[in-house]
Formats: sequence, C-alpha cells, structure tokens
Amino acid sequence: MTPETEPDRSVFSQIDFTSGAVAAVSGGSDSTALLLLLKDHLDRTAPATKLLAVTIDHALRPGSAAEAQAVARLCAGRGIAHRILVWSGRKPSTGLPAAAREARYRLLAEAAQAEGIGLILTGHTADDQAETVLMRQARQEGAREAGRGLAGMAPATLYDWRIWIVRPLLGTRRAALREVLRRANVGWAEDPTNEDEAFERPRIRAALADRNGAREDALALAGRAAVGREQLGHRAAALIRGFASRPAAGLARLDPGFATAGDEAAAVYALRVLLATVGGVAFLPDQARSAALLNRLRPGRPGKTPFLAAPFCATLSRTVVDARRAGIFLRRETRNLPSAAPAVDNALWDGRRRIKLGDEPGEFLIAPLGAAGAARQAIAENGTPPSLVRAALAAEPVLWRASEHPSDSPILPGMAVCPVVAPFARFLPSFDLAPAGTVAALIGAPRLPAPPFGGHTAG
Ligand SMILES: Nc1ncnc2c1ncn2[C@@H]1O[C@H](COP(=O)(O)OP(=O)(O)OP(=O)(O)O)[C@@H](O)[C@H]1O
Repeated sequence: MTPETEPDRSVFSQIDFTSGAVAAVSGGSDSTALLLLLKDHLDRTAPATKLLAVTIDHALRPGSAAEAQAVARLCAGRGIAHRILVWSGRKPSTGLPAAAREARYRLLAEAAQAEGIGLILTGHTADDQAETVLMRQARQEGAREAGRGLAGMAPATLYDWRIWIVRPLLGTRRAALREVLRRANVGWAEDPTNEDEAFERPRIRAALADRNGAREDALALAGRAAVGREQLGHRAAALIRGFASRPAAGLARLDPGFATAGDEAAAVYALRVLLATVGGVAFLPDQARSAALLNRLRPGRPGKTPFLAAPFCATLSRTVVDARRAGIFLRRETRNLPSAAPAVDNALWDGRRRIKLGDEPGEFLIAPLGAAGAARQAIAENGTPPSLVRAALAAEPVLWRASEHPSDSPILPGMAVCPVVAPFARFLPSFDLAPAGTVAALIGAPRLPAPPFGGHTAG
C-alpha cells in the first residue's frame, strides 16, 4: 500500500479522548472517513469513550436535509450516536460562507457542551491544507515566507476559549480516505460547489492537480511557516513576560526596554497582540503600522531617553499608546465605547470583557464607568500616574439594576467581569498558544484549558 491509499492509523493516538469527542460529519468523503476511522480507533483503544457524530444542515441547498439523513442512517447502522442541527438563523446576503462557518462551529460547540464533551474533530485533509496555503499565498503576494497565514490550518484550534477543534487528518490525502470508504462499501455526498470553478478553492484544487509536486511544496511551506510562527510566538511571549505588567484594570504597562530588547520581529508581534487585546479587537493590527509605532518607542539617539525628550500619544487598534517617562502605557481609547444597554449573561462586552451575571435576580444595565465615575474612585499609590489609572478605569464596565440608580461599585458578589484575550477569544490556533496564554495571565483572563494532545503540547 502506498501512503496515497493507506491512511496512517496512528493519527488519533496522541489525542486525549477522556472528555469524549464530537465528530463533525458533513456527509462528504473526508468527514465520513474520519468517522469510520475514529470509531475503529476508539473501539480498539477506549470503547467506553463518548462519541457523538454531528451534522449541521445549513439549509442552503435543496439536498442538505437528505444528506444529513444519510449520515444518520450510517451512524444508526454502526451504533454511533448522531445529531442533526439545522442552521435556522437569518442568512446574510453577503459573506455567506463565513457566516455558515461561524454558525457551524457555534452549533458544533453547543452540541459538544450539551454532552459535556470538550473536543470536536473535523475531517480537514492534506489536500485542504495545501489549498488553504496557496489561497493565502495568492492573497498576500510578495509576503515573506514566514507570513503567519502560510502556516495553514493548525492541528488544533481552541474555540471560544473552551472547546478544542482537532484536525487529525491534516497529513492524510483525500484519495486515501476515499479508498477507506470504497473498501468499507460506504458512499458519500459530493458537494457541487467543490467542483464549481467560479469559486477560488476549486480553481486552486484544479491547479494543484495540474502541477507535479505543487501540493508537496505547499505542505512543506506550511510546515516551515508553522514552525516560524510558533517560535515567534514563544519569543513574543517571553518579551511580554519580561517587560509587561498590569498596573490597573484596563491598563497595561510596557517597560521602555521592550522596544530596545533586540528582537524586533517578536516585539512587533507582541505589540500587535497587546494592542488588539487592550482595544478589544478580534484581529491583529496591521504589521507595518505596528512596526512604525514600535520604532517611535525607541530612543532616537544612543543614550538619550525618548520618554523624557519626546513623550507621545498614538492610537492604534482602539488602543491609546501613551509613552512617557514612567513607561509605555496602553489603554482602551474612550471613543466608540458601547453606550448603556441591558446586560446579557455571558455576553462579550466591547470585545474585551465577558460579563457573568450569575444568579443575581433582576435586570441589569451595563455601561462604561466614564470619566466622572473614575474621578470618584480611590486610586492606590503604586507609582503609576493616577490620571492614567483613571483614564483606563473610565473605559471599564459597570453594572447596575435597571430599577435603581447607577452607582460606582455595583458588581455584586455573584457577578464577574472577566478580561478576554480579544484576538484569540473566538479561534486560537495551537500555533499561538504561547502569546495567548501569556497575555491571559497578564490581564487576568481565565487560564487556557489543557491542550487536547495527552502528555504533549499542542504543537
Ligand atoms: N455540514 C457540516 N456538518 C458537520 N461538519 C461539517 C459540515 N461541513 C463541514 N464540516 C466539517 O468541517 C470539515 C471541513 O469542511 P469542508 O467544508 O472543507 O468539508 P466538506 O467539503 O463538507 O467535505 P468533507 O466532509 O468531505 O470534509 C469537514 O471535514 C467536517 O468535519
């Protein structure tokens, strides 16, 4: 057997299945084969493992319900628990694939959570990986080889800071999976959009099929980029540990040595992660603008302290960067803060705070504390300019009972306002675990759950 026709059956051996697994099965060949291989693996190694197959019916094509039913029959015949979840929400007129993906992961995570399962497995293959890398390469023409996106899909991604999405077949060819199905006499559904060359992915797929070695080259590029991205993440995390602190809620401080520590690429990356986190923005700010900002934080001439000579304020990624003698301070800008609104339990506020209302009875309103409220707060003397602490506090949320007047300290004992690492809050690729975990510790966000690879780090 060649690797083309025989999947490596050890792909599941490193995965920690103790909390069970949801297999995301669309009914296409890859995820159907994933299900069969996974069931076989669990039967042999851990038959008591809770396994749930889930099919999302996006209700976008006429045949989708029938395809989901076909998966249900396959599962019934093999004693696998199966659920169909229908995407019944409003369908946007633009950005439909992204919205479908968002809904798919939300529904998969809900199904997992309902069963107490912390792991979702998908059927992404080496073919998908090569296509993803080439699409990203085409989009960032001229980008350096180590561009973050070129790492492709991560072997594991933490969804919503709580559930791992694992892609055990990223090194396996689609042809090998189809061979598994043929031998088991199991059919699959073909998605017509997979062949339609009006779409970018099928075009790339056709191009890959045309050129010998193109797929292998793309996968090798992804492998190198993944290593580079992880290493950069570790170096950025080390800089954050060495130079960043949190003098007050909503305020981060960088020691001036951060900008001159010598590892420019890591410093820019660390700065981008911090800017997005403090500003509550889900994506990292532009590389070039962040690099220019870092440059301004450097001494102009050797021996001259820039913060004495040229203190400055700049705003990027909704974050005010205030460089002065006492350090480099980052806080959420006051522009475009959310206005007062009813508080929703577990909702994300301003992209950077998770609000937990607990069992407190009654309805609550939430709003930024504001400058007047911050002015009334007592500020502890810890060497940080009180005006900066107040400016940061003014952008922090306060909650109050809708039936009462706002007060300045209304977070009741059962409630919590949890900081969130905004750029990694929804999807955290395992490549970026080091900076995400370090920033979480810095801002007091919940710790990362254990990686899904038993005894190993999620590389
Ligand atoms: N409708 C769906 N229901 C459940 N899981 C899905 C669904 N669509 C995609 N997935 C999961 O995401 C993975 C990748 O999705 P993608 O759209 O690339 O696959 P696909 O074209 O549906 O085909 P296949 O099932 O062969 O992977 C799938 O392997 C599957 O695990």
